[in-house]
Amino acid sequence: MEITNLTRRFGGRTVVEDVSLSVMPGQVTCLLGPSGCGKSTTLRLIAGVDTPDAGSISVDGRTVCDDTSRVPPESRSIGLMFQDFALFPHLDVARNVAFGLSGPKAEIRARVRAMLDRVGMGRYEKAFPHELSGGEQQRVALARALAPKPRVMLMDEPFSGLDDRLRDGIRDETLDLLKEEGAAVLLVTHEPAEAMRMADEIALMRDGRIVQRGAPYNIYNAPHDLEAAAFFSDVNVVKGTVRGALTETPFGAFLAPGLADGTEVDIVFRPQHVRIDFDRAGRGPNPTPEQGNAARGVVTRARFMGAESLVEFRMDFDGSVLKAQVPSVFLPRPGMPLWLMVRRDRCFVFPSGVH
Ligand SMILES: Nc1ncnc2c1ncn2[C@@H]1O[C@H](COP(=O)(O)OP(=O)(O)OP(=O)(O)O)[C@@H](O)[C@H]1O
Repeated sequence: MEITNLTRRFGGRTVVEDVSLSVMPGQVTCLLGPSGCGKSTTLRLIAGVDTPDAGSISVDGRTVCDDTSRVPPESRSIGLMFQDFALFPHLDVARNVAFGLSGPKAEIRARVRAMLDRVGMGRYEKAFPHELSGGEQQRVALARALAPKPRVMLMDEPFSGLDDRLRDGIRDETLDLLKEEGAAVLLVTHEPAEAMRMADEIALMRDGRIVQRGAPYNIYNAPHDLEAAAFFSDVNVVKGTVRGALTETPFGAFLAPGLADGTEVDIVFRPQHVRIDFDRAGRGPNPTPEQGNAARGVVTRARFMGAESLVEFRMDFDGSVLKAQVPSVFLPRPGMPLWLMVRRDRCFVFPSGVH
């Protein structure tokens, strides 16, 4: 599926702006972003239940929507699985799955049976939706969406109604089935963990625009800006000023290539990339090339989180608060002075206040 420069305005407000995306067969792309950024509107435009002000959409090389033509939703070869796109309550499971299918009766019956077996719901053909659990209903909804062999599958927060333990299993099963069927999948979510688990590619959306696209690993490890970094985890920010393409901080100097002298920058790093070390009569560990200088802070809070501890420090150098996520064998007491070092290859330098 190919989307080019899709734009949608409501009143004077642009809700989707110049969105371009392509999704290949067997690939899952996650449209990820905070509530209200325009994800669902984008999906509705692709599905054909809303019309863009500009832009085009094509499926399998066939234009289904542009300035001059518009194929109706049911002829776009697009499957839908929306959070509020419930099963038909008055139809049993088999009829729900058969709903979008046409052709000889025997073929429809065989396809329904194959899809239900595939999602582990073969025994529930005659059951009605209200007799099923949330997870079971979700499986039937997936079978129904995939039964007509859509070339594209659109999913809007499809797992949000399920409890945590059930969700992980159903996500994995769904992913396996989607890959097997070879549909191009566009999945909307506001949860970074879900996007990282499901996506081959993440398109990060903000204020109607796609701000960054890439594999989950790349988006997480090379975010476009502070906001993109902070969307995936807590982050620490240390302020600095550029002098000669470098910025000096209590953690050592950081490269700031391409930034003019005097530019204010944020040095950004995640709590899991902070190392802590003991205070030895007011002295810390020696600097290393990998971790730079150590800076001293005093523990203000420490929480045991199972495998890790989350420790907050008030830093001696400016009184700011930094967070470290460390193995839970460390659970320091508040008031304890400790030294912090930062994995330099996991730090990002961004001009302050620029998006
Ligand atoms: N038909 C409409 N008329 C006017 N404004 C609309 C319409 N549909 C959506 N909007 C507005 O467009 C913005 C984006 O909505 P959208 O549902 O696409 O966001 P979203 O990223 O999917 O959010 P969420 O994750 O909360 O569903 C919102 O501010 C919403 O109020």
